[in-house]
Amino acid sequence: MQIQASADIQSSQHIVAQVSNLNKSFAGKVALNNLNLSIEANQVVAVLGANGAGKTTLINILLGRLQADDGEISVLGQPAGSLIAKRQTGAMLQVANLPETLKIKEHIQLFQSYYPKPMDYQKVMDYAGLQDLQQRYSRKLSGGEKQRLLFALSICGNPKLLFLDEPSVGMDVEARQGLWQAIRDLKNQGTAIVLTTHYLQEAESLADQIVLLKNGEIIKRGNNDDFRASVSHKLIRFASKLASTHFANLPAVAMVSQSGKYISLQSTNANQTLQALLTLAPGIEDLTVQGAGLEEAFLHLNQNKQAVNLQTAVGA
Ligand SMILES: Nc1ncnc2c1ncn2[C@@H]1O[C@H](COP(=O)(O)OP(=O)(O)OP(=O)(O)O)[C@@H](O)[C@H]1O
Repeated sequence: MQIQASADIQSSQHIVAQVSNLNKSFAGKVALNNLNLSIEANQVVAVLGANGAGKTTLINILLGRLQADDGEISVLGQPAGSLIAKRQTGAMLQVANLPETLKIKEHIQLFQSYYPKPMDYQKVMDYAGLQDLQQRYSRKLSGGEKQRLLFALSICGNPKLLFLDEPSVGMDVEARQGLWQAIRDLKNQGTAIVLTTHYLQEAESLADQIVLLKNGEIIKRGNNDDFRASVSHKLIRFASKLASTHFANLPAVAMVSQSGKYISLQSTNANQTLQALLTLAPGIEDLTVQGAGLEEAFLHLNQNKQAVNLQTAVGA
């Protein structure tokens, strides 16, 4: 994601929304600190971060639901929250109350009526996987079905800019795959999508650009490969009858964790670790070695407490 100066933004066809030098505090506690971000058409931007990092605050400011303390904000060339911006924006938020007396079909048709150029009804149904539930009252929906309805409502207006705040929470595997396909299709048709998720495989699978927030600041931005490259560790996994503590002192092992009979070692030098491992425990099974993924990069960059705890526990 490129930070661009104002003159560039005016001339760019691709910038859909942008914030510059954005600050927001709540009662003196900083939620966003001098944030700069451009959101482009045909892209999924994943905004990641631990609880309280500032993701929802950023989305709420871009939607005009919250006032920034200072900074410049442009959404579709308009102030955030303006009618013109709202008509071209869709949002699926974590907190949403729906009238329970309406059927799914009625919800969709009502939302379509709010927009000048709504998305075709059948297309909304297909994207959200709601064909079989059109006559169902929203009060009778399961958690995952309600998520699908909220997704449907977020795309009713044919948005140029779509915010998805943890969209797949509660969805089963099939519904999640359907959601991911819909997100890819919308992106390919030009929609700019801002996605927040704690499910890193979702970001890994969908995002063109990833922005990692910590304490309201962007501590890293780039694509999947950029994030993976920030961790030089390799992951060594195997099954063993020995407890994880036996492996903590192998050379180049930075972290050890255990799940049932499976042990995972993060190694800064896989060759060294493997040689010592095979000498120490020749009876290990199901050995795999792989590069670090987005999850390891996230933990590494965030100095995640869980990772520190694991390391401490094993080293103790
Ligand atoms: N209305 C509010 N009043 C006071 N503090 C707030 C308010 N909204 C957010 N905060 C604080 O601002 C910081 C950022 O919160 P935010 O909800 O943006 O984080 P988040 O990254 O979305 O977290 P999560 O992953 O838990 O949803 C947190 O410290 C939070 O406690």
